[in-house]
Amino acid sequence: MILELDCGNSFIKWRVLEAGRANVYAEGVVGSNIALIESLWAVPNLLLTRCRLVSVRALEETDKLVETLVEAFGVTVSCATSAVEMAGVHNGYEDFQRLGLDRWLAILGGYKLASGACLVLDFGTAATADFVAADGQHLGGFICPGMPLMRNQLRTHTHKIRYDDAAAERALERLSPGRTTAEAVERGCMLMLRGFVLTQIELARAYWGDDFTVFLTGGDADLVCDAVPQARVVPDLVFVGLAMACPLS
Ligand SMILES: Nc1ncnc2c1ncn2[C@@H]1O[C@H](COP(=O)(O)OP(=O)(O)OP(=O)(O)O)[C@@H](O)[C@H]1O
Ligand SMILES: CC(C)(CO)[C@@H](O)C(=O)NCCC(=O)O
Ligand SMILES: [K+]
Repeated sequence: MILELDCGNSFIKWRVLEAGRANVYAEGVVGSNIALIESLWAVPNLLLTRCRLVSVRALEETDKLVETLVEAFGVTVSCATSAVEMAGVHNGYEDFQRLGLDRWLAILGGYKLASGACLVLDFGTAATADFVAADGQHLGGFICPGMPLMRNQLRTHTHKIRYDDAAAERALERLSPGRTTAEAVERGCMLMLRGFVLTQIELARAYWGDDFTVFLTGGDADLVCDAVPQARVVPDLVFVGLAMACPLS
């Protein structure tokens, strides 16, 4: 079995694949290395042979996770690294190593699935947009705070913005002007995200007309998918790219 890990800034997304099979044997989202190991121990008949991983965390933190996995499961771990070019995609950053690896993998996955120009939108801790032209040239992208950061900044930097998770969830059932603090903040942040999305799509249109595919991924993709009916929601887009960047020999 193969363990795949996407280590974001807030959460680790993991899944286990059976060698040679397409279906997912087990999967989850955890908040720490310890929680990851515990979740994996709870998977029935787990027999890991290989592991591939992408991380946007600090090197020391990633190294520690790799060490923990080697100790707990005796697996070989292969980590995705930056590249100037891969699978027909050319990294558009001035310094290719500065482009977040999760973005790079999502771009590789998107370009493969689209077989043409694509706009990749990822909604996690940060919200990101990346543009890949039909010839595989990555034009660059945009980064802004995602839903968790926007809402936490408001909570942290004001005295009177306070509400619980249940109120936050209820608030997003509609998008009319908020009549409670929870509604006003949650809906306001949601509209910021949607505005971000619509602006990216306008830009993609200016470049490519109607000839491009929009991909939505990341834990908060559901928050914006209504705003872009033409988009393909691909929750595992980073994993698609991960398999391309770390093929198992
Ligand atoms: N099962 C889940 N566990 C935790 N968060 C989830 C889950 N499902 C959806 N989410 C949402 O996903 C968001 C986090 O997104 P995601 O996991 O893609 O990114 P991240 O790891 O926090 O950050 P990034 O990958 O951008 O560095 C949270 O705001 C949360 O609302
Ligand atoms: C933008 C995030 C945080 C999104 O997860 C990640 O891709 C990252 O840390 N990127 C490095 C900075 C950059 O991509 O320019
Ligand atoms: K991500």
